[in-house]
Amino acid sequence: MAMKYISTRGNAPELTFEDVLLTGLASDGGLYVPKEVPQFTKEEIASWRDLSYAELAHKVIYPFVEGSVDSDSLKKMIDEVYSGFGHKAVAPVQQIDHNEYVLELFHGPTLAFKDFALQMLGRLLDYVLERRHEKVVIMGATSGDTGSAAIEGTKACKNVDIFILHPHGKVSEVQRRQMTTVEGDNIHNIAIEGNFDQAQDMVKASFGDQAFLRGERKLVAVNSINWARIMSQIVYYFYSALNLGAPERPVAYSVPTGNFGDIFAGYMAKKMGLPVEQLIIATNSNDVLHRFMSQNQYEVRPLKHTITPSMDIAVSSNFERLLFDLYDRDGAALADLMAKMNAKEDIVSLDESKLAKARELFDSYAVNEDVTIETMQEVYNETGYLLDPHTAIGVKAARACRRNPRIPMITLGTAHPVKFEEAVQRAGFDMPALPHHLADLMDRDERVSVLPAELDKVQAFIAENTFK
Ligand SMILES: Cc1ncc(COP(=O)(O)O)c(C=O)c1O
Ligand SMILES: N[C@@H](CCOP(=O)(O)O)C(=O)O
Repeated sequence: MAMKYISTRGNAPELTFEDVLLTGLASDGGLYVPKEVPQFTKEEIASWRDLSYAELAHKVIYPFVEGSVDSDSLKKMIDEVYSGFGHKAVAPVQQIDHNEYVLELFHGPTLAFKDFALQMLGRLLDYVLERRHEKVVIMGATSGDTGSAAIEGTKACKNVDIFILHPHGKVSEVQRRQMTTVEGDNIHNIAIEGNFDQAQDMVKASFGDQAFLRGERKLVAVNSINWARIMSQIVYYFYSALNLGAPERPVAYSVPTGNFGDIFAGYMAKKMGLPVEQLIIATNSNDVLHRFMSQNQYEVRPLKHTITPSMDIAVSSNFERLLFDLYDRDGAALADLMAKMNAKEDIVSLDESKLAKARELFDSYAVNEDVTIETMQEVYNETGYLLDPHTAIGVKAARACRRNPRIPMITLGTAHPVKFEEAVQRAGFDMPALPHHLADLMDRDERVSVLPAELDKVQAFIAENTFK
């Protein structure tokens, strides 16, 4: 049966996967979610224990794309994507203590978890756009990792021009170079004189009004507002849980969180039947979600620039998808709530019963820079294993919030430390070597345009380069 998608704000057309892939934000400003969540029984999940990552990915992803992508084509894409990862297990689990693990999600081409979904997204776009004889414009905002993974995932797509906005001077040098050194006339890097939230706001505003593309091109999202991102990220929860004894044994996850996409994928895995007992929202000092979960006060504060730049996000887009469920999928009620939250003027609180529902599964914890560094040092001294600073935030939060030490606690290892020189050096370690395919990254030529954080200027740049 073809999967249908609905908007969290209840006032946009229902779409198929193919249209959701190409739509980004819903026309009512909401985010698309599956109308019905695919469910797997315990027996079904147990029967997947010996599957390879690619085989498992097919089981988990197919229900979401059914009706838009045929099973054999999906298999081909999945095989191609995950055979290109630098570890045969694709997402290996590394033990760091008794019942405590790091799920390594950095063996893809750009060394962060984004590759899992963005490599797939590039193939899915090619498949759909070839069939429709359409060209699109991709517009994405990055705090460092989405940008390079999106460029790497779509650079070979024939029908795509890609524009990535990153905050000027606020991503690491490796992250910047991973974006700005990729060759291709269809690749455009924009360094905006502002922060990630301004970039994300410009992307969202552009989905709302695409007149700058003169009705000739559709705008496509590579950020996790695009359901295709979340869908592929669900797989590694199943993979790691099965590796550690699920479905007979429950599991818990700690997730370094910014835009709430990765942890939302874990929440989806639970809804689909995986026995996830606890999900920890681990944040840096940009801790709006931690303050909200612990005090029931949603208040957006000015963004802080930290040694975990990828998590320097004040407004977490995907939190809306969780709120939609907490509001029993009442789109109109959610639209009212989002209007208040997005006004960023007052502190917004939820009805305590709704927050209590979230707290049954979620805990939260915020980690400052000093503690991030200490955790990198602590884990290295205990095990000889060097964490990237984002993952260190996850490990610290896991250790602080764990509910049941008998349940395996898995922290998502969201990036490789080689991307974050400042943190690695502050922690007193030598930089690891860049992998072979990036060995000359620091010598490659860069291409980037610096623009003010002004929507009309950014849109004019995109139009000029799309229609030149
Ligand atoms: C290394 C790293 N860790 C954690 C996150 C946060 O993930 P999410 O935005 O899905 O919450 C990001 C960016 O998204 C990231 O790049
Ligand atoms: N941390 C991200 C920010 C964008 O998040 P996304 O998952 O919604 O793309 C980044 O590194 O760019």
